Amino acid sequence: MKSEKEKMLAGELYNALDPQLSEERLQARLLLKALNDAREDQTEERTRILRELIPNTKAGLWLQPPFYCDYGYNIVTGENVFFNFNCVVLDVAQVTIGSRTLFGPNVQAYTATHPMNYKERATGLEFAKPIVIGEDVWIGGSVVICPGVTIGDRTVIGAGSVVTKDIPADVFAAGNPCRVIRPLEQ
Ligand SMILES: CC(=O)SCCNC(=O)CCNC(=O)[C@H](O)C(C)(C)COP(=O)(O)OP(=O)(O)OC[C@H]1O[C@@H](n2cnc3c(N)ncnc32)[C@H](O)[C@@H]1OP(=O)(O)O
Repeated sequence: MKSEKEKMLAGELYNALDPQLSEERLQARLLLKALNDAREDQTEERTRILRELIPNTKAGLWLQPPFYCDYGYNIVTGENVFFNFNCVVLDVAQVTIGSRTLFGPNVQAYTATHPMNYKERATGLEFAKPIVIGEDVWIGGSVVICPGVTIGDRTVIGAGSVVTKDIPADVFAAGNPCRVIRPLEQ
């Protein structure tokens, strides 16, 4: 029989109150508290906590605290990814981020979702869909990225957008819902 964690990672309905998952979220929250409380000049301490919290990352991941996520290990980044202040990544499913991608302040990436039917929702079971963000992407401030979305390489997402569907590579897209505004010459 599958564990609740296996179901969660497979995108199936799962129970988030499962003891193993609850413990993993607790450990992540303790690391986040330490990260967010570290002083600006405690660079080595921040780097150490960040490596423990987000182990699946290449060199140069940096973020301006505060930062929030559910598990940390479901965030997979290339090199030199940057998050500005106050970003939230609900990494219930995997969130893949390509090298040199930049996040403005208050960006929120949600893999977590609930059944639309209220009776199913009332069971407490939920599920998640992965998010994929390409290389050299710039996500403007206060963008919300919805579950299951893919954003292509080198694309720019305008500030305040709500990205509900996939956005291709090499475009400027913006708005709620986020739509392609124009191609970008590279
Ligand atoms: C990593 C960091 O920390 S970043 C720091 C935070 N900074 C930001 O978040 C800034 C984000 N910047 C933006 O959102 C800017 O709008 C940009 C840079 C993406 C685009 O700027 P421009 O190239 O000047 O946009 P451009 O003039 O081509 O706009 C084209 C159309 O898109 C619209 N548009 C531009 N940005 C947005 C937006 N965020 N939301 C909705 N529509 C937008 C414009 O109003 C324009 O519409 P129109 O043709 O009807 O007049």
